[in-house]
Amino acid sequence: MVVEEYSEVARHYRIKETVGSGGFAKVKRAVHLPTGEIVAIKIMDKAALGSDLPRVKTEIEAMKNLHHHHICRLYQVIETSRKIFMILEYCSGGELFDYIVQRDRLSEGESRTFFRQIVSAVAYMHNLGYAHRDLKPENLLIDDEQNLKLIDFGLCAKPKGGMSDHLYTCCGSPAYAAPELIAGKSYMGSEADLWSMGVLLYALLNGFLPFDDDNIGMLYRKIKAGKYDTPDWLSPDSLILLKQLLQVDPKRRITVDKLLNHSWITNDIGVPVEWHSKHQMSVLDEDVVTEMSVHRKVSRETMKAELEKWNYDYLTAAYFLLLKKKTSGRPVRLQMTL
Ligand SMILES: [NH3+]CCCOc1cc(-c2cn[nH]c2)ccc1C(=O)Nc1ccccc1
Repeated sequence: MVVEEYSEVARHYRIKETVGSGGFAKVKRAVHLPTGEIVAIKIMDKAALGSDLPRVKTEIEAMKNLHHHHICRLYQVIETSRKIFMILEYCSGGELFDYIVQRDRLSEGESRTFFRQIVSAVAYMHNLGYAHRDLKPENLLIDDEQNLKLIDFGLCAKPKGGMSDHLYTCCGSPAYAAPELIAGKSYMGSEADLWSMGVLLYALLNGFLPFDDDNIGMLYRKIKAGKYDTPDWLSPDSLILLKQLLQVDPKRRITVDKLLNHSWITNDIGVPVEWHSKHQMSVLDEDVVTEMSVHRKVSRETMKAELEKWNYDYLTAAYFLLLKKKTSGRPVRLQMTL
């Protein structure tokens, strides 16, 4: 029964058009009825997921721990007998991939603005012990303030023994995959991410990939050789940074901490990349707690205790979306339907 499947979702959201799909998921735009805020809902059919189900669990657990202004925020998870719904932050500007294609390539200045945001998100992840492992322009969305938001944490890894632990599963998209990863050797997720960031920076500055071939064997050979074209519009500083990122030997590759105040990164801007999250998670916002406790006719203490469970249920969603309204300067008000 479709109604049963969607009842929990339909109670709080009005689902609109599809905004994207990838592999085993369809993503739709939706309205969160109690606040009127726009969200994205990633819908997955458990049966169709098959062996990909662990990837979804990985993504959900990772996103519950990753709170950063350049990482797409998870608001709520709804699981029914047949489906999993992830309620996510909406990014009206679409994929960075399409943004580059529409412009052929970006100027060094615009590439720097975007790349600094990617460095901020990756530095945050690496400092929390996570590696993304599938960094590419298709997984970077643009919000209505031209901010990048990283998505798709289905392949991210948090090695048990911390970031020094080696990973073995070969994954991610071939054109962005590091040489050590496609060589089948054990590799460090963080080092593989830095290689992918090199491919990403190259794509921003040139509008095409450093290593490309229709034949996967040829592609792998090009990646392992680590040789790429250097069009004449690339500045000497850009060439230096690309060389430090696209180092075939992972031990010689630059680390994200060294990137934070790299001369190319700070050029024209003057300040290093700030990677700490702007999202405050430990202290609940008093105005939002007030609105929710009044609306639910419970005491503030009761509402605070409920919210501090971070169940990623409709209360967590209402809290995050009211907070988003407040930071965007809109009234912190709930409609009657909560
Ligand atoms: N390449 C992105 C296609 C659209 O996918 C998304 C869009 C949004 C989005 C759109 N607006 N705001 C957020 C949020 C999440 C995803 C996503 O995780 N897609 C996906 C990743 C891996 C496998 C299958 C699907």
